[in-house]
Amino acid sequence: MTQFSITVTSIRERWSRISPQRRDALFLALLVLICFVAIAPGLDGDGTAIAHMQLIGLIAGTTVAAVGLNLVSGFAGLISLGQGAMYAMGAYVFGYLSLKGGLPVLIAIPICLLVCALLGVFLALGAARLRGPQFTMVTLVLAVLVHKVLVEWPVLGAASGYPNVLQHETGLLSDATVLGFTFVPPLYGGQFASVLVLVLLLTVVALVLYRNLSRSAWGRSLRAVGESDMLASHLGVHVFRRKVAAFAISSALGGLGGIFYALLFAHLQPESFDVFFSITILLAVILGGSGTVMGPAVGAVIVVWLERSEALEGITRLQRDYLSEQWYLSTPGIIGLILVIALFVLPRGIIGTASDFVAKRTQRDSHGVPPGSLDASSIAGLATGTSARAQATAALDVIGVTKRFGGLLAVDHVDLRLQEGSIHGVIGPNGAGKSSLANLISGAYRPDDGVVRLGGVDISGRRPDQVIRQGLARTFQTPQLFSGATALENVKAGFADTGQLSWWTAALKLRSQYRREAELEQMALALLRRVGLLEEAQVSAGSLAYGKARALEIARALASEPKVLILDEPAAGLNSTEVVELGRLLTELRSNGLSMILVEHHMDLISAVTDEVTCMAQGAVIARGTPSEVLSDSTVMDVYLGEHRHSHDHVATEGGQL
Ligand SMILES: Nc1ncnc2c1ncn2[C@@H]1O[C@H](COP(=O)(O)OP(=O)(O)OP(=O)(O)O)[C@@H](O)[C@H]1O
Repeated sequence: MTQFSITVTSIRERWSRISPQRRDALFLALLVLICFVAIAPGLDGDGTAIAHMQLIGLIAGTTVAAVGLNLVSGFAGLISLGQGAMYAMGAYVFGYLSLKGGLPVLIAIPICLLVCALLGVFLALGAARLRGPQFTMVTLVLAVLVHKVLVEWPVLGAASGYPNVLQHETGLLSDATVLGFTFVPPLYGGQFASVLVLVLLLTVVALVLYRNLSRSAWGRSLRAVGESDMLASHLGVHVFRRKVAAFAISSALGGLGGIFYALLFAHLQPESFDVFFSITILLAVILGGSGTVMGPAVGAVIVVWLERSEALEGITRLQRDYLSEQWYLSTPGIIGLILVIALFVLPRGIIGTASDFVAKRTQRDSHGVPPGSLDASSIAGLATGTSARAQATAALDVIGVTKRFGGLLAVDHVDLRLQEGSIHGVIGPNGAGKSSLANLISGAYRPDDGVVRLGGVDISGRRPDQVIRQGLARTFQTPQLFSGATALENVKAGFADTGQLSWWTAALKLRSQYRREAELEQMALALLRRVGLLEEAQVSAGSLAYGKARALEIARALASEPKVLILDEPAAGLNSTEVVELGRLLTELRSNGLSMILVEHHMDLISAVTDEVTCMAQGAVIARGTPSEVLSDSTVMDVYLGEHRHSHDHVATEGGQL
């Protein structure tokens, strides 16, 4: 077993040493090879071969539809049952435009993709603000509606039987000649393979663009949306726009699958596009690995092959021969059973489980080295000379900010001035309004009253993605990380590219993108080193200890190069050594000019690192001044430490000693 794990590790290490350009070229070569292997048995052109090629085409169509669905359901976390409807749209629009209407294939295809993308935008405008079951229901209604229309709308041919789009045969040969090269000869004219060549060519292009997109900063932004809208917004992502774009691309890919179907089957009937087909596409995503880049493609190959091949008929025959003539599972039943078992055994899908396995092996082998030993010297030592660094200018000005939740005044006309290059502590008992104040500054809440100025610019009421672009980043009371991604990927998500990279730049992945990704990787590693997590760069964030998860969140916040950083209880859950490390990091960041608001219950940390402190109670400011002034203020003692005041000189607080 050890030998095996070392092999896994060394393969992975060798793979990571290959340059990204080479890796992408290898991926492309692998796709082309798979296509050749798939198409080879069909090259003789007889009847059996056509059935084989239709199977390959169907797999290709379901694959592109499934990876498209993965963008929305796997990455953005919106489970859609509407992908079959997009597939049907693609098939019918293409059928009517090209196969029936005679529009050249290479013109009809982009028009179809555009129509499907617009349908996706339309759906997103209505549904993208929904989450969970409500969203899924809307997409289910779409799938049912499209199927109903296909079945019952006479124009589509239901009155006269199914619309067979090849009834009016058109001369595809002349229409599809591009630069003297014929892409699509007549469907049943003996060169059926070249239809498949077009289909596979488009599949390869779609998969390469999709892979580029999902592995880019754009893809990271979509994963952030899947984690939580709030987190994505605080990483600079315009959440709604990003969802709409994801829908458009996903729907176009669904439509492309339908185009393949129309090209290869040349006969459309509504039954092929019922809601169960949508479920099949979703199953392909889940079985292959929802949220993994290539899992859905693997899932699509397996699901379609199982459904269409005769492999399962033997099992049905065996049941009938040896068990019962009446009670046996036919192909759909066996597929259902296999899928249910697979979902229980491999909840992260085939590729998700495999990559978790590889990651675990690699971590076990490459992190035998203990993390750099931490110097747990007294936290009090950090206080030396801190306040001298504070400058006179304000990095952040909060003036009379107020927030009500119904009858509750959570933040009551709060003023706070954060001097440049200083740390301003915000303390107060539970429910005092500290996190609400942080949310008002970062844009998570809109103030009912008051003004927030960042470097002199009024940012009150702006969305978090706008605020972060002005130079304000934050961490959360409970660390918000992408638990399935590595520490390195988490930090990369913090760079401004996450919110700003356009999808087409990401999909095309020109040379500049390779350079930029390499730069981001180096900068992310430098940030990990800074917070003491370099050794954990390839460890998944979900398996990090609490203290390290908090440090990782700080590294990610620093990636946006903020002028002001808000830390919401960064010491909560840390052991004393980790608190010392945190204090050291904060003072180091301050000496580099970063201004910070430190919302904290840990009084030792507050008195050691802050330059000024504001104490809140019941939404209002009750004291402000230097740490020693505020921590010895009698009002503060009363409201914050209450009953302990008279019984102790040194009162134990939640996080430390005062
Ligand atoms: N979104 C919300 N909707 C309704 N009430 C809220 C909301 N956010 C905060 N509150 C309420 O506002 C008050 C202040 O909460 P807040 O979380 O800001 O306090 P806090 O000082 O950060 O407390 P803690 O130290 O426990 O985190 C609480 O009474 C809380 O229940």
